[in-house]
Amino acid sequence: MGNFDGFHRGHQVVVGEAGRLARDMGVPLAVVTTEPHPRSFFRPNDPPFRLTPFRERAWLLEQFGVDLLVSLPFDATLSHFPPQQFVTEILCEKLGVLHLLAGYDYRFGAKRAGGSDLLAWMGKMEGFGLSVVEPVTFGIEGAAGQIYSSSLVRDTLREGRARRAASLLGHWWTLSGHVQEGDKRGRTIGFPTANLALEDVLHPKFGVYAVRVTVEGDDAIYGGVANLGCRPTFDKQDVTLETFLFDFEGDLYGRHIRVEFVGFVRAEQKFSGIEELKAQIAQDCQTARTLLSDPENARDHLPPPRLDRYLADHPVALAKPR
Ligand SMILES: Cc1cc2nc3c(=O)[nH]c(=O)nc-3n(C[C@H](O)[C@H](O)[C@H](O)COP(=O)(O)O)c2cc1C
Ligand SMILES: Nc1ncnc2c1ncn2[C@@H]1O[C@H](COP(=O)(O)OP(=O)(O)O)[C@@H](O)[C@H]1O
Repeated sequence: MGNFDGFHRGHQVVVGEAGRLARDMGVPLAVVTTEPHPRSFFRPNDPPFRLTPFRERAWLLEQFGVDLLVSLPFDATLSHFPPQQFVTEILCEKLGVLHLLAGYDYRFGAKRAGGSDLLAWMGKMEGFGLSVVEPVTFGIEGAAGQIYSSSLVRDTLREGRARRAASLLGHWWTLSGHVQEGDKRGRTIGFPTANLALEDVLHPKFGVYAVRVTVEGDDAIYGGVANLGCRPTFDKQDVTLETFLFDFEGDLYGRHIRVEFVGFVRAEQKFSGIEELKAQIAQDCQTARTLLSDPENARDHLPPPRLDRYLADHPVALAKPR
């Protein structure tokens, strides 16, 4: 159970352990989550914070061996569910749960009143088992560990640090969606761009990124360069992701694409004219190609962050006792 936003290494440990248990017990592995995220329900006017669009999250969970994704509509009714009723009616009666896994900080039910103590107690009454997964940290023996969390990934992306976000997640941070029509200007400047709207998704630092792109129904992974922002040169306001795919020709309108953020190239700028923008995009392509040619960046699975680098940026973490 949980929201698994971003599906970082902590979540992966929970799902991995749940998978082993499910196999031992010979039962399916299900993930119970809610849509929208409760925070969007309670604070609809907050800026978007979601790390993973629904379809991307479903895809990631499938990669990690999840058999069933149970997505409960989070509405006024569910928000008022007392935790005991949630367990009895939804987990036991509707889903027939045999064993539950929850992260150490998992809270649920009205006013977030339920936690692992309640789950353990209800498990004894209703006859299901419970495993609580301790925080997963990266660190070195004898020093303070840093806990993997979605908030840490968000902060990292707001700083534009795509590679660092990927090392926290274990995979590249990815935006996906169906390609939309834009102003048809890209092709006239020699860089057609497949456009995705950023609906209800965290806005990372605006700027240009080196990306890897996959297109539904096509096995290739294309390198590319993408501008994420509101295109101040053209006095636009809406935030979009516009991706130029290297070594690709074809029609992408309406196709579902996944764009993986590999590295930050530069911040978004307002240019004085098209020629200046064109010259800069040509340079961006060079930078992105160089970044993408690094074998470290050709991986699908990323190694965990190096704590020494983390501590260099966050010296206060050094002082914390274990
Ligand atoms: C690599 C790249 C970098 C870009 N950088 C900027 C930028 O810094 N500022 C800006 O206003 N537009 C920038 N653009 C342009 C827009 O993102 C967009 O591609 C252009 O307005 C064409 O829009 P269209 O797809 O709607 O035709 C960049 C485009 C690319 C491909
Ligand atoms: N290498 C490529 N990278 C991105 N899009 C391409 C490429 N080659 C062809 N296209 C097509 O061109 C479209 C983008 O062209 P563009 O002139 O920017 O139009 P729009 O403003 O509608 O996005 C894409 O949606 C896709 O269908």
